[in-house]
Amino acid sequence: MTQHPDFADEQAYIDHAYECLETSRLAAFKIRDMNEADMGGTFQARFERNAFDGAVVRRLEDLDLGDASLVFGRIDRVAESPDQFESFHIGRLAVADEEREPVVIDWRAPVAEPFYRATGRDPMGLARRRHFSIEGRNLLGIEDELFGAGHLGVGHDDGLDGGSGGVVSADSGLRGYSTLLASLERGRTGTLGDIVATIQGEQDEIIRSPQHGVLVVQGGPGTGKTVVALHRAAYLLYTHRFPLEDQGVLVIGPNRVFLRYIERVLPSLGEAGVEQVVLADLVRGVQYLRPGDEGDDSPDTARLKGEDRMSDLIDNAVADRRRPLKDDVVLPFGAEYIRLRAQESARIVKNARRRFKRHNAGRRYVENEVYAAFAASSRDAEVGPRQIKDAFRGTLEMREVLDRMWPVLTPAQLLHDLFGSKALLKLAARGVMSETEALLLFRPRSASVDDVRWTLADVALLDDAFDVLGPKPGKGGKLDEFDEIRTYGHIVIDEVQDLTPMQLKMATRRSLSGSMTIVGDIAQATGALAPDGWDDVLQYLPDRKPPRVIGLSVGYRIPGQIMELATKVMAAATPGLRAPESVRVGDVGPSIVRAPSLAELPDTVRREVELMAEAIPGASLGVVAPDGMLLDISEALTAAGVNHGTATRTGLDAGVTLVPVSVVKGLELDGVIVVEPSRIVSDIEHGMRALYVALTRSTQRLTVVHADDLPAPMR
Ligand SMILES: Nc1ncnc2c1ncn2[C@@H]1O[C@H](COP(=O)(O)OP(=O)(O)OP(=O)(O)O)[C@@H](O)[C@H]1O
Repeated sequence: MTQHPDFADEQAYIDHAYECLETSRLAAFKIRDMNEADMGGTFQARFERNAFDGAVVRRLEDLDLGDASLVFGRIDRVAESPDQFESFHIGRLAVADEEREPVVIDWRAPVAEPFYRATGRDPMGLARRRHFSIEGRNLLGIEDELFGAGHLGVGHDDGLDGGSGGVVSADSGLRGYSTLLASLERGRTGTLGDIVATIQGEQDEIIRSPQHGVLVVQGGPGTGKTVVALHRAAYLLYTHRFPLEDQGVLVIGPNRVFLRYIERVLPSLGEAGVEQVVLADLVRGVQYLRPGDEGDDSPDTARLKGEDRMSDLIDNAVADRRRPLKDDVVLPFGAEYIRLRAQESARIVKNARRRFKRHNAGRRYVENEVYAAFAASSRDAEVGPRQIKDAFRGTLEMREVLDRMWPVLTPAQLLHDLFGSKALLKLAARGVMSETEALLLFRPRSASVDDVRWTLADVALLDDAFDVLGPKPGKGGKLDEFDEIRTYGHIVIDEVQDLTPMQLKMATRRSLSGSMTIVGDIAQATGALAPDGWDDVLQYLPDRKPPRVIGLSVGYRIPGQIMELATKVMAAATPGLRAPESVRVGDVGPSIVRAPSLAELPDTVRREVELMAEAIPGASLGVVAPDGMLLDISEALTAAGVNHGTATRTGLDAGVTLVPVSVVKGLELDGVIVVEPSRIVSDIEHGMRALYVALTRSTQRLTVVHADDLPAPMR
């Protein structure tokens, strides 16, 4: 192949960019090390430090490009006269030379937008777009697209395969096709990487979409929802650094395996300090059971705990803990008796209810009113609330009065008491659910609230309870171990289709101004309360601004033949939805292998693992199986000396990883072996959708191993 005529010039430019970056980094270190004393008060030194944006200095200090390339493209923009161009090199971050002239433009800057968006129909002022195929500093190839008269925005790649068999066609507007394909065909490392060099037009629209309101990104498996949402977070941080960096950005993922899988994306884009969590991380100070452990919720209980009406039940439960006295309370005080009438206690409780939105905040008021009422009953006109407080505060009698009328409660105490008492449950159920339903929530009381191990469905209930109760007023008004709920300027939720209404409300509570990016796929919804459409989800999210729903239609992960099989399963699981079209055809279609018997299934899996490892050496392989079958498969692999990890312990770091089907959503591997589809379908609610998820995890190869008959859509 002949080399591109600009090859040497571009390589020289790239080298120059790296030199400038190095100079800026050295300057950043110098600025960091400058302290007031060193500056010796010179105006120049102080000026230099102030002139540098702190965030930029930090980014430069932390920067570790690894193998990622600094520069990956270039655009030539038509200047005043049509034969004059301004060119800009696009890269991961902005680099300037010593004269402060830009050398590399940050991919997120407005100038860079046409790099991702220009099309033949709308060239956005471009004459040419150039993609570099590059490894670190070494340029390997150049791919040009020319715009303007006589060109349609396609360059070397107009010879794309026509769109057959669910694979996208040449006019679909893919940009930098060779660079894109090269990046898709690279082996996976076990963690998701960034896509700055090859973001596609439909993805860029999402990434640069305005910050306000809730943005829903719907798309089939492998359309880039996760990676796009993370790039959007990086884009928003760049564009609205002030105030977003202080307000914070929160990313919520479905489980820890997934968090580990995505943990590198934002740092590789130079964004540290974004909090990436699972929901349970947001409610601290209690212990959780692992799913499936003894004491975990039954499916019916878990489903009920996810429903919106649980908030009403919790409201009732709090209201039930505010009780006027049954009888007057009389206490000896000096030479007399003082009295709090039951009627008076009812008035105090009623007033406190009216005044305080959050329960615990009302306690001080109730206390003071109780002291005042006792004082008023004294015959001695000199006695005021102060004297009563001094005499009775902290005494058993007074505590009993106050704890009956208005106990201070933590979320854990409230729910521990509620779930441990059939009487309280039945009482709280009024107007909300039947008593029989409420009793699904009953569980034997633990000796102490500190011993309780909470289930994952409890997380959102504890959070809701906190919202009603508020922090516990401690001595001097300090907060308890339950800190106030922290809010964020932007929230990203991945696999949002699996969140229950109660969980969605948790996210809403943390949103400062209603700005969210939520990504998911209704066809992959396997939760107990799987939504039928986005309205079911949006009703629990902030609605200050109208929500926007944007779809992604191109599948980047899965080769066409595998997608074809998966699409049949999808059509059976969620009729009426469209599956994504794959960007590419794979080398080989999926292979389906029947084990001679159930007993021989693990060994058949072992053999298929070995065959796949031979076929794609060095690849990351996953065995996706019903949770209950993993142990047997692991033993078969061990017996044959096949090293392997388990996703829940090792992430996807090992060459061969066993992945329980319950945590496979969102993950990606080069080769996947799906075990016993019929059992995946029967084990899990919405099992057909779970199977669809399992079948859509691989970038290269798929083998299905079964002993039982295959589910109908796969036959
Ligand atoms: N424009 C792109 N250039 C290169 N790779 C891309 C691009 N878009 C997506 N990909 C790759 O496609 C794969 C799938 O992306 P991602 O995991 O974000 O998809 P998803 O829609 O979240 O899938 P799922 O629904 O299965 O969770 C990833 O490896 C991602 O890097």
